[in-house]
Amino acid sequence: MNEIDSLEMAVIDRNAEYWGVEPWELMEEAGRKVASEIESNRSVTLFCGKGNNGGDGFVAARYLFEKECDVKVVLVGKERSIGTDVARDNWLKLKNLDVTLIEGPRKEFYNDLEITSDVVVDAILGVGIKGRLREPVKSAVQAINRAKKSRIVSVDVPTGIDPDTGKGYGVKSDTTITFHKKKKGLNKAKLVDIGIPDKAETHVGPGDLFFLPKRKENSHKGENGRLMVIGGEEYTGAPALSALAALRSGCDLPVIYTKGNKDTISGFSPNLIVRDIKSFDSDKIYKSSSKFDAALIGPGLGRNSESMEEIRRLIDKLDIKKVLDADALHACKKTKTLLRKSIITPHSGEFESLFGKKPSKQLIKEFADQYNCIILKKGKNDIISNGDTIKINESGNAGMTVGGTGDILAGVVSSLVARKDYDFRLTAAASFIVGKAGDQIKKDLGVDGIIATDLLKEIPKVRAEQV
Ligand SMILES: NC(=O)C1=CN([C@@H]2O[C@H](COP(=O)(O)OP(=O)(O)OC[C@H]3O[C@@H](n4cnc5c(N)ncnc54)[C@H](O)[C@@H]3O)[C@@H](O)[C@H]2O)[C@H](O)CC1
Ligand SMILES: [K+]
Repeated sequence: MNEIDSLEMAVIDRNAEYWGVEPWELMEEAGRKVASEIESNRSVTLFCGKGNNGGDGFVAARYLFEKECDVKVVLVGKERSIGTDVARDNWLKLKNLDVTLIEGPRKEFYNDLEITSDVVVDAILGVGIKGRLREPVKSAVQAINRAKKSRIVSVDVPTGIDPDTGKGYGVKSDTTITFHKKKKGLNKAKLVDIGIPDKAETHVGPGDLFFLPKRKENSHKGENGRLMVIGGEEYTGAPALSALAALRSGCDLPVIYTKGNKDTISGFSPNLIVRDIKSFDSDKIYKSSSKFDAALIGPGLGRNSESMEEIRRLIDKLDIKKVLDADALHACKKTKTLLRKSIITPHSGEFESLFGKKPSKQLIKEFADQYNCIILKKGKNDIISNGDTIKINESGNAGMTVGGTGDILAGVVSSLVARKDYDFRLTAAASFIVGKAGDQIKKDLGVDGIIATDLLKEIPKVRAEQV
């Protein structure tokens, strides 16, 4: 079972909510599972923090009260500092029960605290810990570690242990009840299911947008990704759509390189920078590439045999991160080693033509592994794989089969590569963004009559709305 870190947990939580499982349901199950680890009629002191780890503790206290335990809850802070609604709701439920509730905001309270209960529950900090322990949490942890006669049960992560490193001064638990997936640094842990739906991990959701790059506040032009868009020999609109989509996805310097159509393409929009080249395998492209972070090769390329040769040499020699789309994939048909370390975005027909087999989840994963690339196979549901993991994207709708949406998707994928990295989760996030943009348009226009350019303005809104 691979361990996961706090960001991954936050992604799963957000996606669980998106797929219909509310945070309060997860917390209720988390607390119930903790309580079920403790026998009835015992005396239990629960130390609860201000976040959702504390919320789990409040729920556990309620279930322990119902098991006729002698329950005392110590809030390591003040009631008004409880940081989330779902935790506060569970604190308020306790106030209606015959449970001793103590607020302990000051470290002095813990310095001479004698804990005599049979069991101590450590629900102070979980995966939300940031940095070294601050007071009064630190003194509370020391008080718990002095309770030698008590059985110490930690919730999710022993308070003080950083789940991303497994290190830190923390509670010396007898056991840790950890949720959904193991975290680093847990010895004597029991892994319990708290009802997170599989889709929270198998499908792309708004949580995956947590991986997106943040725009640097005081950044200069070009610091938020510089992208070469190479194509446009046959279809002039395609590279324009890709470059505009990259701009709408936060890349601030996409430059189109095309053969013979510079004026036509730059005429589409004042936002476009277009350079003319004599060959796709030209020194001009290689020299310029040192000023770019990534290249999208393929939009509107066509299949001119001389250009196909040039494109093969370009893919082989260009040493920046690459996204290959449309007829750039056709160029790689006979030499699939050219796909190595690239992101490719075929639709089903292009996949079959490239690999000689109809796409399936398993085959997408196998070919991504075999050719060491990331495959985003477009379809009713996009399927994304890096050869190790598969993610499915359900966002999007039938109105998006119109021409040009593939160029838009390639532009968003490429902008994230240019801005951040060649990354499986970012590729999946791009698929989710474009699909959600299409779903937003569908609300306004219905499925008939969506055109690719409609998507552009919706792209930045998806991130703003979903995260
Ligand atoms: N999907 C799940 O597994 C669920 C897990 N749940 C529980 O929620 C916590 C994570 O909750 P979160 O609110 O994000 O963070 P924490 O409660 O762990 O901590 C935040 C809290 O702690 C304070 N804090 C942070 N760092 C420090 C520090 N170094 N010193 C002192 N105080 C610190 C911060 O100010 C906040 O107040 C997870 O572990 C599970 O237990 C949910 O119940 C449901 C889903
Ligand atoms: K804890």
